[in-house]
Amino acid sequence: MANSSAAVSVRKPITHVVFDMDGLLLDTENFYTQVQEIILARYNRTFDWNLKAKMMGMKAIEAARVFVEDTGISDSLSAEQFLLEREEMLRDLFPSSDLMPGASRLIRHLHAKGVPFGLATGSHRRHFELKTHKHGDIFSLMHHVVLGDDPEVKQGKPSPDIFLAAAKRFEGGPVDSSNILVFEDAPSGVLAAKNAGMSVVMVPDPRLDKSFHDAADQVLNSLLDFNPSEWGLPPFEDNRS
Ligand SMILES: O=P(O)(O)OC[C@H](O)CO
Ligand SMILES: [Mg+2]
Repeated sequence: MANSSAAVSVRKPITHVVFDMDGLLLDTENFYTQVQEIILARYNRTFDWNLKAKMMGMKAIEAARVFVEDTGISDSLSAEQFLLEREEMLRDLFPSSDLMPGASRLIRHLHAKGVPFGLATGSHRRHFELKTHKHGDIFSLMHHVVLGDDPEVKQGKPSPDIFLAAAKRFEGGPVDSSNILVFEDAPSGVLAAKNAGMSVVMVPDPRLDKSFHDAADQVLNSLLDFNPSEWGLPPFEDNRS
């Protein structure tokens, strides 16, 4: 059950961290929303947060299938056609992706303290490169990156595949899941991390229905509110928390 503070007494110590990317480190979820609203408007339909909650965090083709099925447009637009239609718009938007508040501070802090961390994103390689174009300084600090089109990721989130692959690739891995803390924004991502046996801090968009918070171990409004000490990680040395 989600809590504003972590019940550290029953937890194994956190030694490793895995970050989600879209909507957690990078403010890219709004780009997807914008483009999907434009496409649905052509079919006189509107995009809503129930559908958004299902799609976010998934691999592109899996999210595309949900999109055309749930909106009832699959007879007019296949999942593959939908991906082609949105691609040009996304390609123009992704290079302007900004970091979410607190992302740089937390990553630089963990790096400075020698806490190993990696990335597990449903994004495929081409989109990853476009989105992180401006942020090489931050993403180069990741010990490793597992992408949605990685051969080991047979199924996207909420399958645990991507987080189990991330656990394997740390130095001396696999790291025991109970020692890994995941940061996620999406319902499917939180479930994937729990399915992998990991602890999860969720930083959801405020428009997401609060019922999705329940699966996370901790829910924060912003990465700026994260208190490493609650998880046995080295504390920040600035005054922000
Ligand atoms: O949230 P991520 O980083 O797993 O990305 C997944 C999709 O590409 C966007 O929802
Ligand atoms: Mg995400």
